[in-house]
Amino acid sequence: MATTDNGQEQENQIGHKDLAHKSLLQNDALYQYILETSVFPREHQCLKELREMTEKHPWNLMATPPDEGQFLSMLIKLINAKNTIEIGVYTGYSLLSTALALPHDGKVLAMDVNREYYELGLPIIQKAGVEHKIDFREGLALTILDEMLKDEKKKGSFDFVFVDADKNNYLNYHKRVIKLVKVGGVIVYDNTLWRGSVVAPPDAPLKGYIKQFRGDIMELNNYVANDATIEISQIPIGDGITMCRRII
Ligand SMILES: C[S@@+](CC[C@H](N)C(=O)[O-])C[C@H]1O[C@@H](n2cnc3c(N)ncnc32)[C@H](O)[C@@H]1O
Repeated sequence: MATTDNGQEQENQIGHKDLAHKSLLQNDALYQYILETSVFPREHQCLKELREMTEKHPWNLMATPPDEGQFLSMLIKLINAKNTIEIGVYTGYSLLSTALALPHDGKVLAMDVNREYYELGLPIIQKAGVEHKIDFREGLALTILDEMLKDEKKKGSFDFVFVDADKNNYLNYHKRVIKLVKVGGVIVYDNTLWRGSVVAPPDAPLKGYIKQFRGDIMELNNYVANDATIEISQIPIGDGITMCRRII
């Protein structure tokens, strides 16, 4: 959506069908064009099914948008990722995008505090034939990551990490996943432009949840901008993503 010193009003003006809220682009027709010329013609039938199922779910706002899913899939293939982590699964759109992009013997360790969400999408993941690549763990991601870090063999063993869970823990996630990803591996943080609110004036009339986590997102952005162990690229796809490549 457009960034917003009059947040609510601008959000209401953006009318891109069901997917308007998934993009920072200010021109709905352009977003539709990207979807129709690039994403939808190549979207796997099971991803389409999962997306359409999720669009009917009350929390569909949480799902990764299809153009971002396509980007993640391309990135995973470009870096030849095999061993990956996902933090924040929901019904599994980014998870299925990842699992489809991985080689047959690739693995994604997927964690979410709520297994019920994952189980909504699971029959479609099974239909896609990629369930064997997924190791789903129910629980608090920080606890699971801390447990993993006790095992020296896990450190530096992952090629790719996608972080898309509780925003107030993004920096805590970074401090852990940076040890799990190998040198040359990539961490992607979702929502790093946080509906454009990162540049909103302090008195902007932001929605409650936007206001609540804006500081956490900005804290992560500032931290990764100055973290000498990584190089970064921030990309205005979806709600903004930041790619971090570990260099040390
Ligand atoms: C934005 S959604 C993830 C969307 C998902 N990547 C997709 O493509 O649909 C965030 C998810 O994080 C989960 N979550 C929130 N806090 C968490 C925590 N502390 N540990 C693990 N998962 C958490 C929520 O249950 C929710 O399913």
